[in-house]
Amino acid sequence: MTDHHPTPDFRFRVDATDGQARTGAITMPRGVVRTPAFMPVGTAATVKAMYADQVRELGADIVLGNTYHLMLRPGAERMARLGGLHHFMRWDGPILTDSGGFQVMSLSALRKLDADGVTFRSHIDGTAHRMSPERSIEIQGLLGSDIQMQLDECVRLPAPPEAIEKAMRLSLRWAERCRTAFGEQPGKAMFGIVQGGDVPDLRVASARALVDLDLKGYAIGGLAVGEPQAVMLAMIETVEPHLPAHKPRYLMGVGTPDDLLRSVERGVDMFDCVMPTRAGRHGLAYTRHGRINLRNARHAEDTRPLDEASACPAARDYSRAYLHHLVRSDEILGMMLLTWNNLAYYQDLMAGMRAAIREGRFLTFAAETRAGWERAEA
Ligand SMILES: O=c1[nH]cnc2cc3nc(NCc4cccs4)[nH]c3cc12
Repeated sequence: MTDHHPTPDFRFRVDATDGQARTGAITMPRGVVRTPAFMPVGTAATVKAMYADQVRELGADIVLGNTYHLMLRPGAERMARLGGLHHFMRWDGPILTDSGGFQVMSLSALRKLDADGVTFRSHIDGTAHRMSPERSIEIQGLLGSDIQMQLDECVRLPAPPEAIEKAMRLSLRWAERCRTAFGEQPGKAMFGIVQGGDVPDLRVASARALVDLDLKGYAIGGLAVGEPQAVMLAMIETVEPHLPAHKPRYLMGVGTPDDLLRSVERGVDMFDCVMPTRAGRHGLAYTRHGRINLRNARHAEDTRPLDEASACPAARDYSRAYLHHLVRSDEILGMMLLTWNNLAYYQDLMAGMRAAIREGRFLTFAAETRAGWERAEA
């Protein structure tokens, strides 16, 4: 097995493969990330409705921080004065931060994108801000991020090929500028982001140009933006052969449990998605029996837990009737328990995939997992 002790540098090892699927670990000074890995989203320095200790105990090795939110509140320089994001939120493991660009374009007001960056007004207080590749890397450094993402331009699909190409080429120029701004930070990494929409030739051109920059890892961006799952999977298959096998692949914003199975099968190592946490706050439980909407009246007198076989107290110790009551009553505990259950289920799914790949039975594991979902009511 790999040496899983934290190391002074950033190192990725593949321990086993099963078809295109891989399992291994990223070792960094702040800890080890077992792959394939799911990163809970910790938008405003908190994984919503969770204590940091709970997130660790349910099996997460790394969490994601959103640069856009944190630069606006509490502010990047202020976060640095307060000792950085890890200390601030009491998470001592690795943190990956996004560049902020995606959320600037989807959340901020009056945003204007040009060749040098993006100008926007805060959705919180309307103040004006400027995000360039250099400033994004500077902010991520001030936050204390272990894995920093390049600033890129993500085009929503469907889109004209010319727009997709323009955004892909801008993202490549920004990757070079981020690479220069990042410099040499031992133990930390900067990942490039493959763009190119749903156009295979543009996807390949983007991947090859990024690989020439010899980065520590590669994200696949521009997906999970409304395209059918088949298109997303086709783009992963298009890009995968052009990414180095000995470096991590991170599929941004993905996804449902089925997305995770099908993407790991195609060679993806890292994921982040708001699905488990957001769904938990809306009364939806992800379980090995499938997705269960606890608002539904059918649960009102169901004394069974969500999953008596789970190690997670939220899944094992509370009746569906109680969870239904909490959700219908809009009680905070309902959000807490369902978020806890959902993140635990996602981590159990990742752990199951890692073991299945090690034992050469990934496709059987995937089929059995999907079969289990059929038994749930909607
Ligand atoms: O190309 C990207 N670049 C940088 N960040 C991203 C984040 C992303 N998140 C999703 N999907 C999940 C979503 C969350 C909110 C709206 S879509 N797709 C994504 C694509 C990108």
